[in-house]
Amino acid sequence: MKLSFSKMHGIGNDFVMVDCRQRAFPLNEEQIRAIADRRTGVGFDQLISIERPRDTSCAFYYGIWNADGTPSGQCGNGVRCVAAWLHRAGELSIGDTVRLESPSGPVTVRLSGPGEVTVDMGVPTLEPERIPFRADAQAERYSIDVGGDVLEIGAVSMGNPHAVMVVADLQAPLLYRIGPLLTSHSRFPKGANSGFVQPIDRGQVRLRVHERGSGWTLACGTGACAAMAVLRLRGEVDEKVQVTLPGGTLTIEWVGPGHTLWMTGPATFVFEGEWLG
Ligand SMILES: N[C@H](CCC[C@H](N)C(=O)O)C(=O)O
Repeated sequence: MKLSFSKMHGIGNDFVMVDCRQRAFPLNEEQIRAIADRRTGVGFDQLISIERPRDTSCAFYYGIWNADGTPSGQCGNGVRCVAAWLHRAGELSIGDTVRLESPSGPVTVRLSGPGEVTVDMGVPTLEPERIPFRADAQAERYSIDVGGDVLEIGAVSMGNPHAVMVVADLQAPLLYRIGPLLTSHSRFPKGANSGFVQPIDRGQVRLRVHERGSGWTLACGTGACAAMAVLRLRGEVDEKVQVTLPGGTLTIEWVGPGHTLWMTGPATFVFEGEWLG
């Protein structure tokens, strides 16, 4: 099959973007996995389709699939790339604000430059998908047994599930073992994106994320939002935070509960291609 696509990335979180404005999404799970292969395919952390909206209050819909072929509800770096892609396709002008429909509902996107996008990511939900919280447990401080270690995590949904652990040293080898275990932990029947965040000061943090369906990535936008929500609820950061991931930095702004959370960062084109698989 021939499939035209754009390769993009948002601070190193890389995407294959597929134009489905005029046709149904053409790929099955096996084909998605084949395109994701970094040796025999194109390689991506997420594949994103751009489609007509189901919700007519939104301009476009975007679908999200991980490298293992599983779907996701939200993708922070991906939605910035959707906005930049729409600009290139002549659908969006610089300075425009537009509502886009994700699998988990609408988000509002502002294109401030050709590769600079701000997104209202909505209100973080502190009761993520099917996490069996005790009634008295606080979502930002939740104890969980991971391979014999009892860890304190925050559990947040940004439209997709996140487990966030606040750490003193982001380089600690233990984190590399915990990441995959937390992602596939039985407390998360649908899996979780596992974030490890090290506060630097009240306006700067460092973050690494082991993603459900894609493994360790260079950046995770919703992971940055989830980390912000947890740290802010714990009173450890101010309203505006620079979140530095291995691939670059995002600005995250959140007043607190009841408010929507804002993310700003770049979106970059890499190449246009044609899949012949
Ligand atoms: N990298 C994405 C998140 C992908 C989430 C996906 N791995 C999931 O299964 O939820 C981001 O920038 O937000």
